[in-house]
Order: sequence, then structure tokens, then C-alpha cells
Amino acid sequence: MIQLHNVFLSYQKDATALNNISLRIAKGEFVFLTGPSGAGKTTLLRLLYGALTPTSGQVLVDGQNVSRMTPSQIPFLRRSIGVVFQDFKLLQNRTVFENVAITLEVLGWGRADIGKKVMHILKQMGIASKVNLTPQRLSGGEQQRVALARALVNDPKILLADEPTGNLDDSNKEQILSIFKDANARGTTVVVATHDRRLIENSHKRLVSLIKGDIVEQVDPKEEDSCKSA
Ligand SMILES: Nc1ncnc2c1ncn2[C@@H]1O[C@H](COP(=O)(O)OP(=O)(O)OP(=O)(O)O)[C@@H](O)[C@H]1O
Repeated sequence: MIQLHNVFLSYQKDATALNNISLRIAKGEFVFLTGPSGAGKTTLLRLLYGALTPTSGQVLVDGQNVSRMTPSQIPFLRRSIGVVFQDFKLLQNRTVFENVAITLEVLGWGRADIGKKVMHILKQMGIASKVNLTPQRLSGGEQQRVALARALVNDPKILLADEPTGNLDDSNKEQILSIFKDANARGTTVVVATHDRRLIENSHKRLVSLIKGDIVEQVDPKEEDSCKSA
């Protein structure tokens, strides 16, 4: 589903944000990207949804070569990718409903179907009662759930989330993790960038650790389990 081959990314000369990264993420996998600030987590996610082009190397997402896409092709790629940004990027002058509906409007859905689907996901996320409020009137955890609803409302093939539990309390973190796990169980490939060790440890999912643009460690609990039982 996602492949990076020898990817280098420099924002400026002599400052390499990603240094010869090769990585495969299979369809239906759930992967955490971790590492200290500046490790390259956000940069890697941005490559996957075509917000950045690698300086060299190849990025393949859902069978498409993102490294070679023209700007006009990127919106089509993004139809199959839900993105949750570090700062949510909610539209402040729109209601919760409108913030989530926008994903389906872009895809050309009809009004009645949009209404049903948006209300369905807001109920799943436990924020249906906030449907007519604007984001300023929501807590941080509620805003995060709106951002997740917007990213997941069209059942995307891939969900990318950047530091989705920053500033959330433990109960909100648990809710967010269970939303990711549900989406993953329905077939969405999930990639989450996070510093949050507790979130990672509680989830028993594959972990890719970056430091200064290098992959320094990969841990896959499934392989560890099969080693233990072998
Ligand atoms: N727009 C930019 N212009 C120049 N350098 C950048 C830009 N964005 C990121 N960088 C640099 O690229 C490197 C990787 O940054 P990136 O944001 O990918 O790290 P990160 O692991 O996501 O960090 P954090 O956990 O703090 O969000 C850092 O050295 C950063 O300073």
C-alpha cells in the first residue's frame, strides 16, 4: 500500500530531513512512526499525501508514484487518504457538520447521503450533540474527534495522523486510539506519527523509530509473538 525507496528529502542545502529512507507498509497495517522532535515524522507523512516531493528516491502510495505526480493529480490521490493534522486545521467559521461534510462534498456526494453519513460518524465519535457548534466552542478532545471524523467519513484506504493525542488527557487518548483501531479493523491502513510512548505501548502495533532523518529501529509485535511461539 505504501512504499518508500531510498528517499532523501532536504528542505535546504546541507539540511537533510530524511536520509535514505526505505519502508514498506502493507495494506491493512497499523504503524506508529516515532522519534524525537525534528526526527522527520511530519516530513514523512507529508510525502505520503503529496504535500512534498522527495529530493530523490521514490514514494509509492496505493499503486501510484507520488514522486512523479503533477500538482493536478494530487487531489485524486488525496481522495483515498484521510489526514489528521497536528493542529487539526478545522474551519473556524464553519459548524462541526460543515467541517466533516466537506470531505464528501469534494467527492460529489448528494446532500441527503452527506447528511446521513456525517451524522452517523459524529454519533460514532460521540460528538453528534455538537453538530451545530463551531470549533471554538469545543474542547481539544472534541476538536480532535471532529478532525478524525472529517478524515474518516469516506472510509479512506489510508489514514495519516500527525501527533493526534498531543494535549489530550488519558481518557481522550484511549478514545482516539480505539477510533484508529476500529478504522483499521474496517480495512483502513493507519499510519500515526507520535511521541506518545504510552499510546504506542498500549496498542501493540508495528513501530518505526526515526532519529534525525534515519530509521533507527523497527519493532513488529506480530513478528516478536511468532518468534516467541516458534
Ligand atoms: N518547512 C521547513 N523548512 C525547513 N526545514 C524544515 C521544514 N519543516 C521541517 N524542517 C526541518 O526538517 C527536520 C524534520 O522536521 P519534521 O517536522 O519532519 O520533524 P518531526 O519528527 O515531525 O518533529 P516534531 O515531532 O517536532 O513535529 C527538522 O530538522 C526541521 O527543522
